[in-house]
Amino acid sequence: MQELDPQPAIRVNNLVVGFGRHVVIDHLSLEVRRGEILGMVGASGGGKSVLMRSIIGLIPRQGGEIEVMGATITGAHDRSTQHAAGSWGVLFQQGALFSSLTARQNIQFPLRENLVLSEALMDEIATAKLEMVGLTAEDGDKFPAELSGGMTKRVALARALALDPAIVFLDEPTSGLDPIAAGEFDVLIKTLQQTLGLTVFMVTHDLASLNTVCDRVAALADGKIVAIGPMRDLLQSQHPWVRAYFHGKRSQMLQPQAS
Ligand SMILES: Nc1ncnc2c1ncn2[C@@H]1O[C@H](COP(=O)(O)OP(=O)(O)OP(=O)(O)O)[C@@H](O)[C@H]1O
Repeated sequence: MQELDPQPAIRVNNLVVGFGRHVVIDHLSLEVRRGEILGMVGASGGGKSVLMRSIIGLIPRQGGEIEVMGATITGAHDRSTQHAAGSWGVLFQQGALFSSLTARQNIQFPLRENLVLSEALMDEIATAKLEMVGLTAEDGDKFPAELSGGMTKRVALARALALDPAIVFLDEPTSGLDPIAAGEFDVLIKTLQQTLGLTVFMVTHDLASLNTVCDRVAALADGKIVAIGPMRDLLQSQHPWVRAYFHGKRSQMLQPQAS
C-alpha cells in the first residue's frame, strides 16, 4: 500500500449542518488522508450528500471548520473556497451532463469556465481525459442521450478530472450500473488513484466497491462518523447501525479481503 501524507487532504472539525430545525450533520469530525480512497456509507437520507456538498462549500454550515488541501472552506463565493475549488473535481449522483453538449464539450466545460486555452489544446485535453477513463476520441462526439449508463459515468468522471484536481468527490459513482460495469468503474477509480495520486472521497452503497477499492471506510449515523477504518475494522464494529449495515441479509455476499 502506498505511503500516505500525514497532512490530510480534507479536515472537517465539529461540523454542524441543518435545514431549519432539522440537524443533518451534528458536530461531525473527519480527516481524509492525501492519496487515499475513502468510502462514505450511511443510511439513505442520513446526510452523506449533504456532508459532501458542505465540504465543497455548496451548503452553508451552522458551525465547525472545513479545510481542503490546507485552504479554509467558508461559502461557495468566498475567495478562499473558490481558490480551493481548483483542487477538486466532482461527480454528482446523476452524472449531470449537459444534454445539449457532446461528451467532449461537457469535458471541456470546466476548462472554458476557468482557463483561456486554444480550441486545439482544449481538444487535445478532452481526448486525453476520454482515454484516461477508457473512452475513445470518437465517443467524445456523442451526446449524453447516445451514451450508456457506464459511459455517462465515465464522461462525468473525465469532466471531474478536466482541471487535474488533487481530490475527486464521487457521489454514488456505480449506482445504476450492472455489476460488471460497476466493477470496471471500480478498477478505473483505483487505477486513477494509483497513477495520478488522487485522493478520492466516495459516497457509495456499493459493498463491492467498499471492499475492493476503498483504503478506508467511514460510517455516518446520527449525523456523526461512528466508525472509520479499513473495511475489516468496520466489519468488527459493534455500533448497532454499522453491524446492521454490514451483517444484514443484503450484505451476505460481502467477501472481506484477507488482512
Ligand atoms: N437543500 C435541502 N433542503 C432541505 N433539506 C435537505 C436539503 N438537502 C438535503 N436535505 C435533507 O437532508 C437529509 C440528508 O440528505 P442527503 O441527500 O445528504 O442523504 P444521503 O445520505 O445522501 O441519502 P441517499 O443515500 O439516499 O442519497 C435528508 O433528510 C434530506 O431531505
